[in-house]
Amino acid sequence: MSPAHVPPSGDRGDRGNRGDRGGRGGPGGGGQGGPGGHGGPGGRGGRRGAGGGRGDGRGGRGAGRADGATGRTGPPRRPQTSRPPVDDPARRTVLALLAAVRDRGAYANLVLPDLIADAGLDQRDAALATALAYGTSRMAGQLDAVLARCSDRPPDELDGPVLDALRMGAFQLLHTRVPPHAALSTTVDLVRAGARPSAAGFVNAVLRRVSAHDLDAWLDLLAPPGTDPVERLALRTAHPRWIAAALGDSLGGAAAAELELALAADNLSPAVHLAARPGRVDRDELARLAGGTPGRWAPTCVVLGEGGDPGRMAPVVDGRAGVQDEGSQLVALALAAADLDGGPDLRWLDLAAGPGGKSALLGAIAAERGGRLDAVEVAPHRAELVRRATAGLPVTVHTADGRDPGLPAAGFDRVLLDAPCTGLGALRRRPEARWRRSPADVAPLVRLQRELLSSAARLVRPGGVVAYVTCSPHLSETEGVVARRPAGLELVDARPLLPGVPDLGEGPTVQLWPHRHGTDAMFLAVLRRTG
Ligand SMILES: C[S@@+](CC[C@H](N)C(=O)[O-])C[C@H]1O[C@@H](n2cnc3c(N)ncnc32)[C@H](O)[C@@H]1O
Repeated sequence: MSPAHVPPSGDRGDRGNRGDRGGRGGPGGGGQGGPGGHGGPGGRGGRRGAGGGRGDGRGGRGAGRADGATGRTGPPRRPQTSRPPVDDPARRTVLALLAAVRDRGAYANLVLPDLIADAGLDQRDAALATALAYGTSRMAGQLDAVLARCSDRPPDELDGPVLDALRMGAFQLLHTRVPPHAALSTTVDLVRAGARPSAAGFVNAVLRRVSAHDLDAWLDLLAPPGTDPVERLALRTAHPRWIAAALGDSLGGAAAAELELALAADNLSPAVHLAARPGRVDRDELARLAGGTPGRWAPTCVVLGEGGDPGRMAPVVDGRAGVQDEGSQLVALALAAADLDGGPDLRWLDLAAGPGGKSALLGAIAAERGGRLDAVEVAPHRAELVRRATAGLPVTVHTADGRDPGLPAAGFDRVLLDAPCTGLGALRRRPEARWRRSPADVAPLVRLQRELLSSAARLVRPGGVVAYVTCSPHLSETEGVVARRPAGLELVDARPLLPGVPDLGEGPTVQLWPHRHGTDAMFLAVLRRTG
């Protein structure tokens, strides 16, 4: 059993909502089919009693000593097989997860459930592993800033497994109530028993330095009063500065306190939301079946309580409902509710559909109205997820580039463009994502968004509507794209299309926020073709 079990940050594990914007393709709408989940947390046998070691600082060389313990090279002093396994399956699982994220570009929320299952963790250890894995991944940049002050080697020059162990140890020291001696000794023992045993002394020495201050003291040291306020907030909430600045810009110069709330919301795991598909299950019936409660805003939304695996719930398995953030439901419902300027209302289009959460919701509504939906997705495996998510609905899936999908010009009454984007509005779902993205990602995505919007403008008929949606509040991807929209698209006030939802700003576009609405930070612009 782990020596201390104190989940730090309200993580409740990954019970869903990965489906809408990434997930493995379960019944809730699938996802990106990220890297496979078998990194191997190490052997299951060979347990040797509780605690797993002394962690008493033995062998601790100076933190700055540039010997084999710290460097990228240098063979282990003893063969790895001579080390007894450490009985700490939760933390071994965390290290396996961090290695998979670092080495293979894995998504933590997709890989961790398999690692937990492979390790055979009981509920308590699974909760500990989830809290440490997600917390360490989210806080990585902040932890690195502290570690850099405790070692003469910059974090990015350390061996990957050594850095993983240091981050996991530092996270426990600074963000949890795990007793410092346990945080330190468990980490050092795992290093000693792992692929870099010679690094154990170095890790011990660095973590001892980390433990010299609590988090607030470190933050004051790293960003003393007088430091640029965005920089301070970014460090305090563990975000790259450019992301903190982008969210601040989108909040329109709101008070720093609101930016702090927005950033802090990225560090909390979201509640799981289900979408009741109209015509298939009533929202109250779904709430009863799932043991949830009605959502706050969307008439289709059910919020799940703690416990349970939504992917195994009968209404999700049989397609009556899907796992889908309430914000995603709201923007899809807004498109369905927008007024057309005359003409028919039977041919709907989703121009960037994978993994299919919104296609399924729109397909169900179109079916109720006697219409149908075409869904376009460029990535074949994601197109397959759309087919699965929309099975039984009047939806035709096309594996094609939305910029030129080979569909009739002016052939659609309603078009959804839920554009590929940086995903800065869904950082709470992807613990490591904020550290993977870079400002250089924005311009190519904006180019693609504009090209897709031009295509949407060609495909919608005069009098028809386009919903331009992103799961990013970055102004270049939202207002910037809308401001340079193709001629012939007029902006419609989107706010009345989200009845009852407060704090939607000045319009005509809508920006949702986790800290205001409890949804992902979805952006919506509704555009009508005029001629
Ligand atoms: C934000 S996701 C859509 C999420 C989806 N609406 C849902 O609710 O499940 C954007 C999708 O666009 C796809 N995509 C990227 N470039 C595309 C293109 N040129 N044409 C069509 N789809 C594209 C991506 O593969 C991704 O699946």
